[in-house]
Amino acid sequence: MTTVLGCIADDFTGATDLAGLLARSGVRVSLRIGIPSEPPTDPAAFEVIALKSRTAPVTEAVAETRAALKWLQTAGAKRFFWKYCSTFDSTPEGNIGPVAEALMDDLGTDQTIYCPAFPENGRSIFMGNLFVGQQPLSESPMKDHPLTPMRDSNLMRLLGPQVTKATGLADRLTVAQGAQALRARLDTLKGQGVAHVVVDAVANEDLYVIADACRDMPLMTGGSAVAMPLPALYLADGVLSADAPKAVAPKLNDTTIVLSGSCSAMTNAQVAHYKATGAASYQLDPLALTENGPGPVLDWLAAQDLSKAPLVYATANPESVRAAQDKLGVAAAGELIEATLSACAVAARDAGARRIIVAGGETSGAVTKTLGVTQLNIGAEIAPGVPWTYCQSGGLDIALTLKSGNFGSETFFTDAQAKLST
Ligand SMILES: Nc1ncnc2c1ncn2[C@@H]1O[C@H](COP(=O)(O)OP(=O)(O)O)[C@@H](O)[C@H]1O
Ligand SMILES: O=C(O)[C@@H](O)C(=O)COP(=O)(O)O
Repeated sequence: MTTVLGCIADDFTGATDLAGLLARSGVRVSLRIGIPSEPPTDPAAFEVIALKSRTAPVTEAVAETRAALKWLQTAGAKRFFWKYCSTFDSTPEGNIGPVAEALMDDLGTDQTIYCPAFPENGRSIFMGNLFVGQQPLSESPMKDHPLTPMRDSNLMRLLGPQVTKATGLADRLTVAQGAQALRARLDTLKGQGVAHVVVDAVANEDLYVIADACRDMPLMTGGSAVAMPLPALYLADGVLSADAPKAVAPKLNDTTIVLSGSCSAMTNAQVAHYKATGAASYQLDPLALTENGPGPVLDWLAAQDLSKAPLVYATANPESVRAAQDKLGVAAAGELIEATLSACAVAARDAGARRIIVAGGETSGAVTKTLGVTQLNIGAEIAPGVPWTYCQSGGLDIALTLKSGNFGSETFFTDAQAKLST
C-alpha cells in the first residue's frame, strides 16, 4: 500500500488525536513514534509520525520535521499534513511557522493553510481569532499553560513573527460560500504573495468545505479536525482504495495505571473527579522530588492493587505550578515530573499493568519514549480526539491512551477504563 497522506505531529497526544480522527473512516492508520530508523516496508494509507518538537529549539524542530517528511515521501506520500495543537501552542519563535515554511520549501509549494479549529472540543476560529469554548484563547486557561502560555488570540498576529512570508485570512464569510469560493480566495491571496492563510471554521461543516477546497494542496496544516474529512474525500476521488485493512484490538487484562502530568483546567477537574470515586492516588511534589527522588512514589506504587487503577499525578493549579517553576525553572520542573511519571509507567508495566492512561502532551511524549514504544495501532475513541491505542512495550502487548491536557470530560479516567470493558 502506498501512503496517501503523510502526517507529522508536534507532540504525541496530538498525533493520537489526528490518528484517531482519521481512523473514524475505518481505514487503518499507522502511528510511528519518532522517525523510524528503517525505510517503510508496508506503509499504511495514512501514516502519522509523532515528534516531540512543540517546545524544542526551532532548528531542532525543523530538522526533525524535514527528516520525517523524507521518510513519508519514501512511503509514497505526495500530500502532507502538519499537525499542531488546537490551541496553537507555540512561542514567539515557533515552532508552527518555521516548520511550515521548511516543509513548504522542501515541497516546492508557495501556500498553505492554518486551521487549528476543533469544534467538537470547543475550538473555533472567527475572523482569525481562536476561541476555546466561549472564551478568546488569551482569556482561556491556556494563558497559564506551564510551557506555552497563550496570551494572544489572533492567529495572524501569533503566526506573523514566526514566518518570513506574508500571512492572510480566509474568513468564515468566504468559507460559508463553499469550497469554490474558498479556492478563489486562496488564489487571490496567492496572487498577493500571501503564503500563510489562516482559515476560519466554527463548525464541522466548515471543516468539510476547507478539506474539500484544500485536499490537493501538497501541504495542509492545522489541528486534527480539518484532516477528518480527508479519507472520505480521497475515497470519493479514487485516490484511496475502499478495501484497506481494519485495526484489530488484542484482548488484554484490566490492570491499569493512570498517570497525569497535565496541569490544564480540564485535567485538574478529571483528577479531582477520579479521586472522588475513591481511586488510590499519589500526588507528586516537584520540590520533594528534588530532595528525595522517585523512591517514595515507586514504593507506594509497588504496594498498589493495579486492578483498581491507581493514579499518580503532578497535576496542580497555576499558583502551585508557578511556585515550583520559580524555584526549579520551567524546563527543570517539567523534566523532573516527566521523568518520574515515566519511571512509574515502566514500574507499573513490570508489575503487570497492561493498560496505561496518560494525561498531558509532553508527559505522554516522555512516558511513551521511556516505554520504548515505536508504533501504535489506533483503537476505540474514548472522547473526541482521544483513542485507545495498541502497542508493544518491553516485548509485551499493552493498551495506551495519550490524553491531551484539555480533552475529555470530567469522567475521562473512568470512561477510558469502561471503553475497554465493553
Ligand atoms: N506541579 C507541577 N509543577 C511544575 N510543572 C509541572 C507540574 N505538573 C506538571 N508539570 C509539567 O507541566 C507540563 C505539562 O505539559 P503537558 O504534559 O504537555 O500537559 P498539557 O497536555 O496540559 O499541555 C509537563 O512538562 C509537566 O511535567
Ligand atoms: O490539537 C489538540 O488540542 C491536541 O491534539 C494536542 O495537540 C494536545 O496537546 P497537549 O494539550 O499538550 O496534550
